[in-house]
Amino acid sequence: MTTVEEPAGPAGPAAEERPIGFGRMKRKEDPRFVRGKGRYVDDVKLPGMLHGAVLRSPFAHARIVSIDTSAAEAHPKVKAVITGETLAGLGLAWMPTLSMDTQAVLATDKVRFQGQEVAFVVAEDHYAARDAIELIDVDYEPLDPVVDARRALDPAAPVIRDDLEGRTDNHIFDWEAGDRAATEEVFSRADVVVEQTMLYPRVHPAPLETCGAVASMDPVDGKLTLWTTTQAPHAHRTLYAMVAGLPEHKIRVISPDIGGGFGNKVGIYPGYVCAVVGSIVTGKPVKWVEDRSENLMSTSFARDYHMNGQIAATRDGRILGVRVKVLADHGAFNSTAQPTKYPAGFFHIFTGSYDIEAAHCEVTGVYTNKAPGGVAYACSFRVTEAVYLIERMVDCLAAELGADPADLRMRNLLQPEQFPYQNKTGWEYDSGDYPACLRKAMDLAGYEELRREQAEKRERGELMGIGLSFFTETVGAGPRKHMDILGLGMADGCELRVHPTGKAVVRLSVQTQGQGHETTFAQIVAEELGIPPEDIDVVHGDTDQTPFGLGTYGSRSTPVSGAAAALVARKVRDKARIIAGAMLEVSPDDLEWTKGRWSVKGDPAMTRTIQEIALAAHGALELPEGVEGHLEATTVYNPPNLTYPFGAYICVVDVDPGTGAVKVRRFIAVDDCGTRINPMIIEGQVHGGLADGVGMALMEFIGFDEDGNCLSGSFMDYLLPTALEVPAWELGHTVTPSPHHPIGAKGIGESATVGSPPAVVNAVLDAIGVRHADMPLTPGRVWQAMRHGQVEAPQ
Ligand code: PCD
Ligand SMILES: [Cu+]
Repeated sequence: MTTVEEPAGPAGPAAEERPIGFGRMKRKEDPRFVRGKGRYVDDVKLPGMLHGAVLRSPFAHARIVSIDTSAAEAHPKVKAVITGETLAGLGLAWMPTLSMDTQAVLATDKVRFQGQEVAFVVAEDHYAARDAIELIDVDYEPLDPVVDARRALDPAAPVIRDDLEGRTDNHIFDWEAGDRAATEEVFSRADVVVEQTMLYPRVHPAPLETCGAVASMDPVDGKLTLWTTTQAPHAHRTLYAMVAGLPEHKIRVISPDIGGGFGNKVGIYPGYVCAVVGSIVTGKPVKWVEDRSENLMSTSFARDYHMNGQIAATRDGRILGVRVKVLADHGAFNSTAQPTKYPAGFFHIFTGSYDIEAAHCEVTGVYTNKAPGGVAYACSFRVTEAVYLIERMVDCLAAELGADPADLRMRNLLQPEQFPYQNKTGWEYDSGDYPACLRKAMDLAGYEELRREQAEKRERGELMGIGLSFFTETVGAGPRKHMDILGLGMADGCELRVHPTGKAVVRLSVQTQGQGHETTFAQIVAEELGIPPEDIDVVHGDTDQTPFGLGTYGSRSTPVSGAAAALVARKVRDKARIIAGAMLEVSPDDLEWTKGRWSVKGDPAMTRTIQEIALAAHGALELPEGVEGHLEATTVYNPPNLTYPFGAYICVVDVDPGTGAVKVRRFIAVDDCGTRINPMIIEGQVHGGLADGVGMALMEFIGFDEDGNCLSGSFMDYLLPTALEVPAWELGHTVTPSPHHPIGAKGIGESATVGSPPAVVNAVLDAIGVRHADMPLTPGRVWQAMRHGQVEAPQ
């Protein structure tokens, strides 16, 4: 890795600092991880615990004629067999989805995708449970499946959701944003209009740890404890309370260490509900952990957006307008994750980073016989699709105009003085200096030199490509005046307590899955209070121990919960000021704060450290009227706006003309996430996201055959990139603090996954001189594209 422009201390740029506050610091959680001492859901072992396994549908679409569970029930180690019928008796056969649709927990009438949950067996051990599901005899009557979203609305297409009353087709929603008339007007006066159809294929978050749960219903006090792989423990608890009718205070959701989430662990899966029911039925704790194939085939996919884009411009390369039509494949149940008001998430951020006169989009969602989902996989609710669309369209326009893609972008980027910028579909971008960011990426890449090299190589028949992308994200959902998930406002609570000896504990409503919150949130409090991060314990992932909040996804932890942590620390600091005033026998107004201490203005010797103040707050000191003892505070943060991280990426590839194999030779990423809490963690986040992006652009794809069989149910078929497929990343950054965030930080967790796929695709297409080919650009597809021009992705 090359890091550009880190302050180069005597020990070199990557050296660890020992910051009391922001800075490069090793992760506090890593000692336990590198020693193999992490504690994941599958590590939870309780006395008398039973094991569950799910029987899944072999068909994509079939009517269930009958289910015979007698042989499974007769298995000596089986304790319970649960079917849709059992659940229907409890009113639990169906559950609400994050998009206010319903989803079968266990199928009763029909199966609607291959891998759908049909029955749940609880047995003494995992092997017996897996053996026993083989003993269940289900009689299916196969139906025609709808596999291709483009055919879902054919009048002749079978109706997938005949469980929904009055439903006669596979249509879910139509949604639009922007100004249709204004967009038509700019298109009518444009010199050039370029149109391109493209698919953002179905991909999967594929975290290393699959999903699972251990449910323990205490038959004595009626309390349910659920250890589960969730990115949003509090929201899950509220939903369990609403769906199962259990009292919320009698539910404890614990999310222990999480082995990657990436959006896969936002929703509630049937397996979790089955584990709960299994525990209620047997009176014993029940563990259910899915295997890799179950994770890939049945849990939330991402993307599957069929997009048609049009971009209008003047002959000299001024972009005037963009319009898009999207057909969104939502699978068998609409369980996409996004704020209630936005059925297409934040897709309408597709005007990207450019100063555009008008824009309009229409999105139609349809059901197909595929796994449900549409989750925000490293994507703040369809931002990834939006960035891909606009960054591909800009390259198509450059090709049409014969313009250099960097020049064309530079020419149309928003200018620093335009912020805060109201875009044409209703978003207010908070801050940015886009041209400086792009310039920096071009300098790091040596852009002009690369173009010269490319021209020389072309002469010799060698295929080298240079691809750019410039992205703006919208993260930190969200302002509760226009955002909620299933009616829950998107605010986050935070509690901070400083113990008498000056050590502190901060309790968060968000949940780390590997992002390093135990470190960065301690750093935020350290920055505000001057208590060293190692003296601050970060508690999260347990609803009994943390304040309510909506959890971690859409890179919202730093923008929302990070703000709460800073503000709660400021509350404690304010209280410490009053106590310091009493200690020093001066008015609090006469005190000034320097990190870690309150001192008398003009008399620095008269001072009290935060640790001394903490002790006094718990001691015999006479406190001023109205001041309670102890040193602690709570807060709830409602973000006034989202934050808008951005970045400029440049990818250099070499394509083998004989085989179509793509080698990513260089990748330059300049990110701006505002104030940087921990540069080392930020670099780690960017590295991971870039690898993710290369994977999606070149390898990853959930495919189906025409019968709806999932062809990507293992890591032999669903290809994740490894160190062999990725280059040594070259990173740089600019810093434009968010004006409305207490510490000026914006999210970073998803930036690289959002921004990198178009850079890679643009590079490959630049190398082979083809206007468009759909991801993933596997050697076969590239080879085909070289011979036949454009290539569309299969289903
Ligand atoms: N300025 C700044 C920002 C940030 N930071 C840092 O970094 C991290 C991140 O952050 P953010 O951006 O805020 O984010 P969050 O919320 O925390 O997280 C989330 C994300 O994160 C990412 N990353 C990661 N990593 C890991 N390791 N693992 C995981 O799983 C993951 N996932 C992914 C995803 S996908 Mo979604 O869910 O789909 O919506 S969303 C997401 C953290 O630690 C923090 O604090 C800093 O330092 N600074
Ligand atoms: Cu997305």
